[in-house]
Amino acid sequence: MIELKNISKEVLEAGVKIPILRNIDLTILKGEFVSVMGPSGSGKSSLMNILGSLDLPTSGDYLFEGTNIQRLSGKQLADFRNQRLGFVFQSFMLIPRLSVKDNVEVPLLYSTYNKKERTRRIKEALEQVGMIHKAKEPIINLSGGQKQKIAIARAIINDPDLLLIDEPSGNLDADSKGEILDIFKSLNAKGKTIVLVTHDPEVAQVGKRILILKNGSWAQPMKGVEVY
Ligand SMILES: Nc1ncnc2c1ncn2[C@@H]1O[C@H](COP(=O)(O)OP(=O)(O)OP(=O)(O)O)[C@@H](O)[C@H]1O
Repeated sequence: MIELKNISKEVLEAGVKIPILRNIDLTILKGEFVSVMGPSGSGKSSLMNILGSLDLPTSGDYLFEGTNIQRLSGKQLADFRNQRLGFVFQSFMLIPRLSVKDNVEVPLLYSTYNKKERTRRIKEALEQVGMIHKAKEPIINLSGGQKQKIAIARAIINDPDLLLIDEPSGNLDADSKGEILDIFKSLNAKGKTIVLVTHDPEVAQVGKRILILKNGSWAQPMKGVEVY
């Protein structure tokens, strides 16, 4: 179980405190698929940065299966992100000149797996996104949709407890968007816990619960049971 308890985030601008997230509570159970929507500036990225342990809240608690994330040291946080979280970004964040398999292997560089286990994991991750046939291709030769599939393979290679997805289809055509959403559905059907943020209602609909952020607070959800 993942819990945000009374999370607030403020930033200082010219000496003035600006609230970005206001008293956010959120409980995510294992296997859930939660979509977060909201207008530009509502705080979606700030919320994702906190869930991704890339930023700390100003106040409140972030509990990840009982561990208070704010209490982890820098090294523990790096391990936490590497082992427990998977990230998918709008801009893919791949290394263009490396091959598909070398990109997917990046999160394993910190692991102690031997070559055989690495190869097995790369193969399994690429199979899950239907891209095993492109394993040796350089990233620069791929379309946007194919790049996003590789980014998903990289995000799941360590079998993370939580997949964090930020505006996954912003740069994709309609066909690729459908394929990417099908991959998320299938990962969730196999038990992966997912939090996805998006502007796009069609993308949000793949979630089983949709939450709306407005000006840093929760607004009424569009569908699903209202359990924050
Ligand atoms: N470090 C910062 N300093 C000042 N203002 C910030 C900072 N980070 C975020 N903000 C402001 O906080 C608000 C929320 O930003 P955030 O990026 O979380 O929104 P968002 O919902 O993700 O927007 P978008 O959909 O456009 O990406 C915005 O008004 C933004 O300008």
